[in-house]
Amino acid sequence: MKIVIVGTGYVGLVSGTCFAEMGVDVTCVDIDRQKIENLEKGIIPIYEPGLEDMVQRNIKAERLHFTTNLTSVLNDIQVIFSAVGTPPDADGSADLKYVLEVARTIGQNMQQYVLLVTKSTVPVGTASLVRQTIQMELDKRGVYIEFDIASNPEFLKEGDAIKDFMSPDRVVVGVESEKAKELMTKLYRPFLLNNFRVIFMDILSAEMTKYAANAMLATRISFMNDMANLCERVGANVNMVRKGIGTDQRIGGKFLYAGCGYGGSCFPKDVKALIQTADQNGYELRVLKAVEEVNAYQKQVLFHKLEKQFQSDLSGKTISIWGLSFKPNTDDMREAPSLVLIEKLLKAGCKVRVFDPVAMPEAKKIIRTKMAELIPEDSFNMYFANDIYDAVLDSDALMLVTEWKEFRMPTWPVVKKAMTGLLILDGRNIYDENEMNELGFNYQCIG
Ligand SMILES: NC(=O)c1ccc[n+]([C@@H]2O[C@H](COP(=O)([O-])OP(=O)(O)OC[C@H]3O[C@@H](n4cnc5c(N)ncnc54)[C@H](O)[C@@H]3O)[C@@H](O)[C@H]2O)c1
Ligand SMILES: O=c1ccn([C@@H]2O[C@H](COP(=O)(O)OP(=O)(O)O[C@H]3O[C@H](CO)[C@@H](O)[C@H](O)[C@H]3O)[C@@H](O)[C@H]2O)c(=O)[nH]1
Repeated sequence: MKIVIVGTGYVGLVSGTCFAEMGVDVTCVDIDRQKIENLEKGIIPIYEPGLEDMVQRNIKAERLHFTTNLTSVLNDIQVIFSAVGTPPDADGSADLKYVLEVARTIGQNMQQYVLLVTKSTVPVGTASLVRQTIQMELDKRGVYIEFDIASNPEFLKEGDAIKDFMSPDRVVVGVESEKAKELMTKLYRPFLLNNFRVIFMDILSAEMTKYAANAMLATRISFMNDMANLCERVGANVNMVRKGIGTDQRIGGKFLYAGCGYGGSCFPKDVKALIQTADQNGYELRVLKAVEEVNAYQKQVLFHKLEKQFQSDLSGKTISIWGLSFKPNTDDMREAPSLVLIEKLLKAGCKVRVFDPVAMPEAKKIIRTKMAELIPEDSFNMYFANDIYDAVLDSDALMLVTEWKEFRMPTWPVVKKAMTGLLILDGRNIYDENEMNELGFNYQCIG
């Protein structure tokens, strides 16, 4: 079977490569010429464990191809996946210009039946816009060509993308014709050996399912962060509370980790977009508004702890940060809690020393652009360190913001010797409080 995937970002590249791994002949299309030229050589634009090897293997097997020209491959296939970006508009709603551009190109150039499957996260009702856009282009051409649309939202997580795509808990597919259902069944059949279900439903419900899933997960995190902040005030331990409630099967143990807030390209954007969808439909999503509010507060919690420790006198203090990406195993810096902290520290007059095992180049680019006015050229207030020990040199406090594996068991005596102060703020609750106290640190975590 041959398919086309339009948009070769996290979702498009992972989906395309995984389908190719299962024997499907896949052509990935992107408008970014540089990206496609690199991919043709097997160089991938993102950090995602295991992906580069798999891309190279499937290029070699001639099952994975790349092009910038959608029209050139349009009439050789029946199924097109659209996995282009849906970034937030100024008001938080999803910008559909890339999604509709793909539909337009298809309508303008298709010569035979196609099934257009939207994999991007799109607001409920988008499929009708996609259908109308294709139909309008066909009408302009004065031709009748049958086509179908479907919704197949993606639930993969960055850093675990291949495993999540190959063995998901479920695949959700919204269809409105038997033919579309048959094509999607055929395409996902090889994956079913990995023991999951394809859940077919109507398109509106499929679109809504994606937002509801992310909203529920974000809600769990904000709920636990709220609980953690209360635990601190009453003397309880949120890790114990997490274990205590997570063993109730109705609650479940996943996504209950308190920390310094959720980031990434999905939760913040999708929670905002769902709130907008509700507003546009005359309904207020009060729970989700609170989820956002709690998360904005939580991204600053480590800073508040620092202020409290130094009686708000932070000017001239050297503060180290371990971990910059929004979560481990990715170089993605979008909405990363580290960015909020760095900006607050620089504004308070601190010297900031940071280290991340993978995200340093991406972080440097963003920090130097977004915070340029806070980092004058002749100042030394922002230092991108070479390793974890270099990062803590002469520092008054260390903040652990992203729980990369290499931060889990540092040689603490070396850290202690390098630091001037003893304050360790653990934003992901990965260290043992007793051990840290025995080592002589002033250790504080979340909740
Ligand atoms: N990143 C994730 O973990 C994740 C997971 C699930 C769902 N999603 C959703 O999937 C969608 C894609 O996300 P992403 O992170 O892969 O985005 P991305 O920004 O990494 O990639 C999108 C790609 O689409 C390309 N593109 C834009 N317009 C195009 C066009 N007309 N023709 C061809 N290519 C075009 C861009 O050049 C870019 O390479 C979004 O809706 C996102 O919300 C993302
Ligand atoms: O218990 C937890 C779990 C996660 N996080 C934070 O939540 C954010 C998002 O983490 P994660 O969900 O693992 O990463 P994403 O790659 O953003 O994946 C989410 O967003 C994707 C895009 O929509 C969806 O496909 C995935 O199912 C959904 O988990 C990160 O900042 C994490 O640190 C917590 O604070 N506590």
